[in-house]
Order: sequence, then C-alpha cells, then structure tokens
Amino acid sequence: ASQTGPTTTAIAQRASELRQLLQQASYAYYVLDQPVMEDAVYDRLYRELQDLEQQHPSLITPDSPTQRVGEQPATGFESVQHRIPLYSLENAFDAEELRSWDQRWRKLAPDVPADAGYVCELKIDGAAIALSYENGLLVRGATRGDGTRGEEITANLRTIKSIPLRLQTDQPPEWLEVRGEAFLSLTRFKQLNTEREKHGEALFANPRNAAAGTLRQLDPRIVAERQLDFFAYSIQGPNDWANLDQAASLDCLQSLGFRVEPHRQTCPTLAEVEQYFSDWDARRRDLPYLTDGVVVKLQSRRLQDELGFTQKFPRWAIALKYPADEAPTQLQHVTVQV
Ligand SMILES: NC(=O)c1cc2c(=O)c3cc(F)ccc3oc2nc1N
Repeated sequence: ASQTGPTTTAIAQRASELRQLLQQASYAYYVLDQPVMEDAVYDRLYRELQDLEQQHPSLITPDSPTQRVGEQPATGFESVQHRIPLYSLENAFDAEELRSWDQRWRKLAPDVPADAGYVCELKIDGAAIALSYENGLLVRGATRGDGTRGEEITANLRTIKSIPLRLQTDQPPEWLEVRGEAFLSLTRFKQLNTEREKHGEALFANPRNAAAGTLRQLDPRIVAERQLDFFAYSIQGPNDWANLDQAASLDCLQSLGFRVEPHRQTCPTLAEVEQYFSDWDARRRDLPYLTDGVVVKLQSRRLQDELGFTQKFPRWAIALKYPADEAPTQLQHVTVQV
C-alpha cells in the first residue's frame, strides 16, 4: 500500500527515541533526583508515545514508560519461590551486641585483619522486595514473604518510578536478582493521611505499614497513586556479577538504574562504624524517609560468601538499631490495614 505518512520504520524509530528520552528523564528525576526535562515537555513526549502505541500496538514494549500502570485488578497474589532466598537481619541494640557479632564471625574467619572493612548503610524502614530481571527486563517482583516464598506483586512494583523496567546496560546478564526496600517518603505519608482524614478513612500508623499495605493492594492504579519509592541494596547474578564487594555492588546498582541510599560509608574498623551510627542518630531525622538503624556489612564479597548464612540470618551483616521513637508518628486514630 502506498505510504501517505512517515514509513513504519520511521514511526518505530520515533517510538524507540521517545522511550529512550522518557527513560533518561525519568531516571534523572526519580533516581538521581536531578531533573533534566521540564514536566510539560515530559508530558508532551509521553502523550506522543502513547498516541504512537495506540495507533501501532506492535510498537509497545514491556519497558515502555506507558506500561507501568496495568489496568486489571488481580484476583489475588500468587505465591512464588524466590530464586535466591531472602534472609532477615539479626538485630544489635547497642555497641556491646555489635562487638559480640564481630567476635562471632571472626571465630569463623580468624585470619581476617582488624581493619576487615565494613560498609554502613542507613536502614530504611519499609518493605523488603525482590526484583527478578531476565536479559535486562523486569520480569517479576515479590514480597519477602517467609524468605523462601513471597507474594508475586510485579504489577504493583512496576508502578514505582525508581524501579527500572529495563536495566541500564547494553550487556545485561541472562538473570539478575535485585533486593531492596520499598518505602513511602514522610511527605507522601503525611499527604496520604491528610487525605484519608478528610474522607474519614482510617489513617496509616507509620510509613512502613503504609508501604506494606499499599503493596498488598490488588489494583495497580491505587498503588501508582500512592507514589511509593525504592532503594536497592543487593545484587546477585551469574559470573562476574556475583563477586562484587559491597560498596562496588551499590555503585553497580546505581549504574544499572536503581536508587541507592546515598549516605552509605565504608568504615575500616568497628570504631568508625560506631562513629557513623552516632553521627546519624541525629542527622537521620532530617531525611525525607524513615530509618530505624544502620545495616553493618562486611565489605568483602569473598568473606561474605565464606561466612554464608545461619538458618535465619547472614553471618556477615547485622542491623544496629536506633531506639524506637517514643512519640508515635500518627497514632491518634484507630488504624487498620486496607
Ligand atoms: N532496610 C534496609 O535498608 C536494608 C535491609 C537489608 C536486609 O534486610 C538484608 C538481608 C540480608 F539477608 C542480607 C543483606 C541485607 O541488607 C540490607 N540492607 C539494607 N540497607
């Protein structure tokens, strides 16, 4: 047939160019927190892509920004088995318990020097999530569940703008597991509760419950409205993706398109770990999200692999907790999970 408008390949090229532009703008805005495009420009390009995809549905790709919010509410979540189990962290409530953790792992690895190298990460108070990528595309997302199996909530996680639908690398591994914390910012938490109060709805008790409750919503449109966020903290994959040290794996996650909590710090000895912990006890209250401790990890991946896991916990990491806040964030009203 004679082509009146631009050729099909030209349209396909435009669609691909729009996806690229929109993904870069979205990464800059949601992951780097450094917008590079006016909202009005973003919206115009987004609508142009939506129109192209409506006219030519074959152009729709799973990583298109138009594919983040699905329509149909699920009838219920499937239970899925994690490719790699998700463990919980052992807790330490003071410096003495931190030191006893240190002694315990050192008994199993006596030849490790005192300045073994620890990485401190602020512990985000949200919901643990597992993301599965295949050939660079997000194929599944799940809650931690019991660590071996979780609830399949891919459609809900696709609505989180700081979760990439495609890894930013032109050589993606055949599979990649990314773990992290889905959370609600304090601002968003307060906005949601203000709205709920206006409509006489039960309030969320705290941002963690709000995030976990949101992820259990069957309708992705509701999840999208809540505007959850995500910090990645671990990466597992085949071959050379599997032996990155802790600090390098966080940098790698950032380069792949994930948000990583920016205040992580490498500490040569436990003294610096304790210093970091007390420095951030005050500073963390200025952050736009809730934290409830510091996760202390051994920097060396070889050592992590050598130490492995107990039934429940990694031997090479511990959560050093801050005392729970006495003043509850929002407990005046009865709250239920919806
Ligand atoms: N909430 C968090 O900010 C956070 C949580 C975990 C974990 O739960 C966790 C669990 C493991 F078995 C191993 C490493 C981990 O690292 C982690 N790192 C973090 N930054």
